[in-house]
Amino acid sequence: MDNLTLSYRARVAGTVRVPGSKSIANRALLLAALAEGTTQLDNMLISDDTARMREALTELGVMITEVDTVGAKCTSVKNASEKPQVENLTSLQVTGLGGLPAFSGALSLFLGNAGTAMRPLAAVLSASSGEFELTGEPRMYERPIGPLVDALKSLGADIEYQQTEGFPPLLIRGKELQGGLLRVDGSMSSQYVSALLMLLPLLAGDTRLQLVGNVVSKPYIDLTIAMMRSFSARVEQVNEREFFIPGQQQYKSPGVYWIEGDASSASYFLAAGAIGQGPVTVEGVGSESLQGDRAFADVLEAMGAEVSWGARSIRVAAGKQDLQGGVFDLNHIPDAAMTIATTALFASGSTEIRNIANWRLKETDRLHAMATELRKCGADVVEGDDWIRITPPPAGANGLRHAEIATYDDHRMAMCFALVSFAECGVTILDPECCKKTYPNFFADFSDIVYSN
Ligand SMILES: O=C(O)C1=C[C@@H](OP(=O)(O)O)[C@@H](O)[C@H](O)C1
Ligand SMILES: C=C(OP(=O)(O)O)C(=O)O
Repeated sequence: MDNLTLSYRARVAGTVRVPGSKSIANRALLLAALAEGTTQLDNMLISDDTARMREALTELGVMITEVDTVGAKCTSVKNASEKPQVENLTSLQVTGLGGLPAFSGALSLFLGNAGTAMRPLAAVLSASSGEFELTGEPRMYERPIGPLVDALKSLGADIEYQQTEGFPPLLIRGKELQGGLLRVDGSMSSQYVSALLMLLPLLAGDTRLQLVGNVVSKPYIDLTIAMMRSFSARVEQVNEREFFIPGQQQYKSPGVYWIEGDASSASYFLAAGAIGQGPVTVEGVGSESLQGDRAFADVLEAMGAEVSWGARSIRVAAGKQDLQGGVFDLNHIPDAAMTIATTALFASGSTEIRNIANWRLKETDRLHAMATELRKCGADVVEGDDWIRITPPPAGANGLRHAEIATYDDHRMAMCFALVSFAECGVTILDPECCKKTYPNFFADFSDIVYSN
């Protein structure tokens, strides 16, 4: 489908269960592959990013099969009485390697534009046996990986840039790495830190990992640590900038691992509840979520929406007054922050989103793309180096105009502009299928909830 026109919807109310988290799914696949024992991953996300990780692991000799989960139990959820009732659950069974991959010969792995596959696999394969070429889509070759490669090289890794210094594609000649004192610059992406953390327990020696620079997207590091612990690894956080990771560990399968609903995917529906009266309830993510993007709901609340929390659900409705703009530092929720940019079209006054420099390093230059497309809708937008300020037209959402939104092969550009359909002008999304990176069924789910008054 080349484009999709979403016509005006005045109101929305209903319930949606969001698919599994991309960040959790790709970590769980990798940890299960490295672990001793077989892991059943319940509520698996089926999307481009998880397909890339799954294919790569399969090529590396990991056995991954779909399992029949009729009657599957959500055993990894803490409170069994709140066990989610899930239909169409996809579960995978991963037979762990019980350590790092040992591959004889050379392998080329295509990782698309999945940062959560490229960065962790670059780390893990540097310490595995075999020769690995890591390739991807053209945009992946513009997304920096230098700080991670520098850190790995400081441990003795043999990694070559095949095209441009500091960027994929990479040629990795795997070799045994010892650990030691390791520094990594986390100012462009937290994924470098997460990638190293997941590798380090498997090295022969202990490692002291120090973070340098203004580390971005910190909740994703907490997520990594929580998940490593679920797979029985020991990680000590010495202070905000230092971790101690003992070597010679082994990940162990937790048996069944439940993949939470995706909190970034939840943001589109929660914002819809705030703009289109609501209430909208999102199931699959709640106060017990491991994902930092659950804090998106706090931003909606600060803008005036009514938010109520369950352990694994969030409900949002419009507040008594209109949504208000404001100034928000959203470094901790870079993905869901994009949804605030389009929510801003429905708020009074200006909304300024700060500390989002790394928007420029993701699926596209998101600061530039966002500013360009919001202007097409009639907003007044100022784009700074690491911030964006959005002011709706003087007549508010009534002053917005219909636009054909270019999506830049960026799933989140497509999904967050769906909210413009709460303005009378409606909206046309070009190449809506790019949402398959993390949420192939997004527009069908969005229409369902929009109709379910
Ligand atoms: O670790 C993760 O799962 C992610 C970390 C974030 O990236 P950065 O750390 O590069 O901001 C986020 O934007 C990405 O979608 C997923
Ligand atoms: C930045 C994102 O993806 P990636 O994991 O490829 O970095 C994203 O999903 O918004």
